[in-house]
Amino acid sequence: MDTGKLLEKHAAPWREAREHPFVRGVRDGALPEGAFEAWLVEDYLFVLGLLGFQSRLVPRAPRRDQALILGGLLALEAELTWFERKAEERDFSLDAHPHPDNETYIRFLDQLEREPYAVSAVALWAVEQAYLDAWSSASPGAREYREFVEHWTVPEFRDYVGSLREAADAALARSDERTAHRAEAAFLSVARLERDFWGLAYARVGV
Ligand SMILES: Cc1ncc(CO)c(N)n1
Repeated sequence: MDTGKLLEKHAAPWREAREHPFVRGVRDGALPEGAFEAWLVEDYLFVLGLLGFQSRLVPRAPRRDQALILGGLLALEAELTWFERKAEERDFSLDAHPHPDNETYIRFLDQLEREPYAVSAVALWAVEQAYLDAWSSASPGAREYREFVEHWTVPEFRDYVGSLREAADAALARSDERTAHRAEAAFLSVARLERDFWGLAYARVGV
């Protein structure tokens, strides 16, 4: 089992994680009023949760993956600052509680702490790959969202996702069958959670 096989075997749910009406709306500009901002608030809160999960992954990672995971953490922290700036520019508040579906996603990440490292490594890669794939498919994006599409498709992010994939593959190569099976289940969960996350854009705007 490797990441290529996961993408191949589960091509349909993986596609659903990126082919969401919200992503199409970012591409063509047809999003209901307030939907993009509502989604940004949820994503800000998700990144906070991801920061927690990823920070606790550092001591569990093999030595050679620690710098990668720490580098990703620094990028997440910078990302939070970026969200805060965008919220100021666009005049909306980030002071909110996560939607229950967002909480479910963060709880899913938190419970991975009880799984072998390989399962967490595959999940972390899938979280970021799904995001990169979706924003890439929205490219170049409608004018009002273009800076976001560009921000989430930069070469540095692509490289980071590629390195996470290598780390996941290396961990899978060292895994027994049971762990590989659990990693596959985690991959599928991420695909579904990512798909559902786009829907949070509509949760607060009443459409
Ligand atoms: C929902 C979601 N998935 C992945 C990422 C990548 O950090 C993000 N910011 N939000």
